[in-house]
Amino acid sequence: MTETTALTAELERWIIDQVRAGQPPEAVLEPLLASGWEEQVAIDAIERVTRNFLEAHARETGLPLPSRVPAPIGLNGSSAVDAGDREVHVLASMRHPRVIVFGNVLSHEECDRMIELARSRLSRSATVDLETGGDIVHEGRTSQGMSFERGGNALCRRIEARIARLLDWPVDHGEGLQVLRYGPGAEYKPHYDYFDPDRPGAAKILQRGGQRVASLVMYLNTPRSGGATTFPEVGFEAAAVKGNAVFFSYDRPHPMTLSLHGGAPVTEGEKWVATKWLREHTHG
Ligand SMILES: O=C(O)CCC(=O)C(=O)O
Ligand SMILES: [Fe+2]
Repeated sequence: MTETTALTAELERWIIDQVRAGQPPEAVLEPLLASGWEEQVAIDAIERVTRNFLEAHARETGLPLPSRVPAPIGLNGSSAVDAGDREVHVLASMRHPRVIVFGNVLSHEECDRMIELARSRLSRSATVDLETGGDIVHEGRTSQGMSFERGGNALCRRIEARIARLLDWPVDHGEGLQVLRYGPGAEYKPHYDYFDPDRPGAAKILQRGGQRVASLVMYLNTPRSGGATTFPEVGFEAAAVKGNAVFFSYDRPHPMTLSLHGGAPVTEGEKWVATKWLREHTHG
């Protein structure tokens, strides 16, 4: 028994080969279980080998090291997730980039109320200026927006608690909700949500909560036409449907995450979203 369940150099190489070939975790785990490994011991061994390999690879290639990210569901699991006060549906899921489309995240009443609370406080959307760490108006972003303080009102608190449960990521690791309104023709050109660590203003932003590691874009209405959230590098788009949300994570601030995404132009009607960004650490 001890012989079959030892983590030999040969077994380590085999695990790494599987990971490099893009095998799903189950395909790596199964043969270990079949040869007598206890499940948790095998999972820990695979995780350790994979992490060591990725870290060594990152160091050699000068890539940023991967961070832990919210991982709300596995692949081919249940189509429903218990988010505490609500059952959220899993509608679609992609491994790389890691994208999950959720249904039933917000009730229609919550969507309407969110819009109502945000409407009078909108201004032309700004983006974080990585030169200075302040805010700037960006031409690729023709929406209007506003941000709530985290926990700033009862509705935000309720939604934030639900998101924390859904994503298994602490409330205090999240930024306040940001609401955007796109009128006809408005869009948000493809961009990354993480902060480019090489830009001069980044250090100041990263001091408070570390990197962004995931985003949850919740649709507060259904535009009559257009307004999908697109991932142009992989030709994927999530339709904007009231109450649904698209989640995506990026384990390092690097294009290799394929997390480039945008809000496609609204071709008819308007589009409202609320975005939650998740940080590595406490965003105090
Ligand atoms: O409006 C969308 O679909 C995307 C919004 C977005 O990318 C963001 O808020 O960072
Ligand atoms: Fe974004």
